[in-house]
Amino acid sequence: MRRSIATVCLSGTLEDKLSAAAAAGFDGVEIFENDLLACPLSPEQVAARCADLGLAIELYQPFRDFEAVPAELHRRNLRRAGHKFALARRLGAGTVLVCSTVAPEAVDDDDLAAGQLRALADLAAEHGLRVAYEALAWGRFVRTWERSADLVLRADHPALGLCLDSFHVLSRGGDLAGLAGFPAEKLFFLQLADAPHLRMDVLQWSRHHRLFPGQGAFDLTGFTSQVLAAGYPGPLSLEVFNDVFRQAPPDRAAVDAMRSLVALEERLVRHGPARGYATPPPAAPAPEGFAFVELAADAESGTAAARALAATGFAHIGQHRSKPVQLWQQGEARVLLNATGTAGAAIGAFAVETGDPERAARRATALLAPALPRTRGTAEADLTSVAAPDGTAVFFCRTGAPDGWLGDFILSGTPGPARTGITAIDHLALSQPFDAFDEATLFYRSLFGLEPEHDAELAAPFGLVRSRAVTDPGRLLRLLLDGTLLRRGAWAPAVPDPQHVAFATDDIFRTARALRDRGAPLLDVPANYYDDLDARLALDPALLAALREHNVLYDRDGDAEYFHLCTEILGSRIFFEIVQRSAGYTGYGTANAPVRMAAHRAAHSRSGLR
Ligand SMILES: O=C(O)c1ccc(O)c(O)c1
Ligand SMILES: [Mg+2]
Repeated sequence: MRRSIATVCLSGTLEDKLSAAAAAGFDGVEIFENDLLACPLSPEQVAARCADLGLAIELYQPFRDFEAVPAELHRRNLRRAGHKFALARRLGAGTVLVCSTVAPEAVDDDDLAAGQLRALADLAAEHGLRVAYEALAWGRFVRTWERSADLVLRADHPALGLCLDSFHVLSRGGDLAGLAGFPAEKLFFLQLADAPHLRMDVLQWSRHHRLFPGQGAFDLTGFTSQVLAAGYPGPLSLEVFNDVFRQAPPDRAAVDAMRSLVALEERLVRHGPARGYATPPPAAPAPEGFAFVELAADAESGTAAARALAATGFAHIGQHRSKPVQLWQQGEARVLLNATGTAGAAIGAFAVETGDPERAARRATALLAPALPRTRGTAEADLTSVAAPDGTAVFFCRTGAPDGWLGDFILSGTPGPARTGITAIDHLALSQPFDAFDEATLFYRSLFGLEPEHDAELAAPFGLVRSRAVTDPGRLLRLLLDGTLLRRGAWAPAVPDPQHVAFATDDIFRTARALRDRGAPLLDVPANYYDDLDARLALDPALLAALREHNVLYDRDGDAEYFHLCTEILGSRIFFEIVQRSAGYTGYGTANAPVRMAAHRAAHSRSGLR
């Protein structure tokens, strides 16, 4: 399949957009009228630039407000169309997109609309062009693909066909069940966009919140496979209007866009008979958990983190052969403490355990994950690492392998028995920069075959926060992504967007007691929180007293329970969480996050650190 992107998806001038699309590997573009109008190049020069870059101009768009108007206006519309058709020819675009009208002069008359569309198609044919007619979800009379298809059939002109746009169909809860009988030769164009479920005006939703496939809630796989099954032969073209992407660096957004198409095509191949797709990426090996998490810390935060690891019952069992990196372990939880971090402490890297790390790395490359230079990684074993959108390095590992990453460490001890009952890393919470949230969802989802769940929005002390987990079906790799709903203001919290590493225990109170005995810097939770728990959940008084005593946060989902407690912030940006899941609890206690954030703020103020 040819892969195309509308210039409206990307930031910059038309030249910037074309270069970015070509660099990301697109075969073609839809040129948006505004981008051309603002461009100093002539249409012929744009065509030449595209040819140099290996980009076909698949579509010129949009032509608006054409059909179903009084005769005098129709004549003026045809004149306007003639100008645009001449322009499309100079560009070498074979197809011009026409949106269903929103004009106040238009009337609800299908015969009139079809007749005028036929006249438009005649004019297009004179220019050697085709017209693709698209139902806008907010069109004056034509809002569904079925009605646009009906007009195309009524007009009955070989130069007039349909443009299907997943957003307009799926935002209205529509489906393509009726597409099967539609003549394939009239399927002119396919535009793809995903979106989150939102309850808002559909035009605003479309103009601000579209996403690349795999980043939102729509079933793009089902939608696209129906269009292909109906015989559509053209390109898969992304058309995403999104406030964040439109101000992101265009090269990066174009890579994000291409990743979405590669991942979509992979799902299409698995969904049905393959037709003309590029070879899909190697399948994702099932994640088996975290091989390690690496904290990058400066001297002060590193000391705080090392002290906290010791107090949490971790044993310092190894030292990297050539780098200032310590290996700490308890149970199957392995933490690397890397003293080369520049400021504060943060999750610098994590490693995903799989049975086939080489395949995982090849998959990441096929999905355009940027490879990191070897020297940035800690390991000397030949580990590939790639950069996640937030800058975190992601490694692919097999801990048990004889030539694996553990061989890079001089071991001075064994982890011994789990001193405080910690068994493994339960999850990592990676706070996302505002601009990286949707990109990160797709990145982690596509690389490891994860699915998003537990989307939440929280009223947190320093602003609204969104939170989303991505996890594999076996729930062995859990990542919690959180970020602000608006770009952060200048009133900054003492602790900006902390990340955390969550360790699993089978006995939260045993672990809590052991941590207290060892002097771990545990976070105090306000009494108000427990009073509210009592009011809401009528917990057994002994349980409530134990939660209160040990500053354990609590969540319940049916019979499933979640117990979690936190350390204070270690240095500047990171804290540890200890969690116990019972009866198959799958969440993250997200509702408790605002209480925890305020408690971190209070602890920070008390400790006199900024
Ligand atoms: O928002 C719009 O106006 C608009 C224009 C062209 C399209 O293809 C589309 O889906 C929306
Ligand atoms: Mg569209």
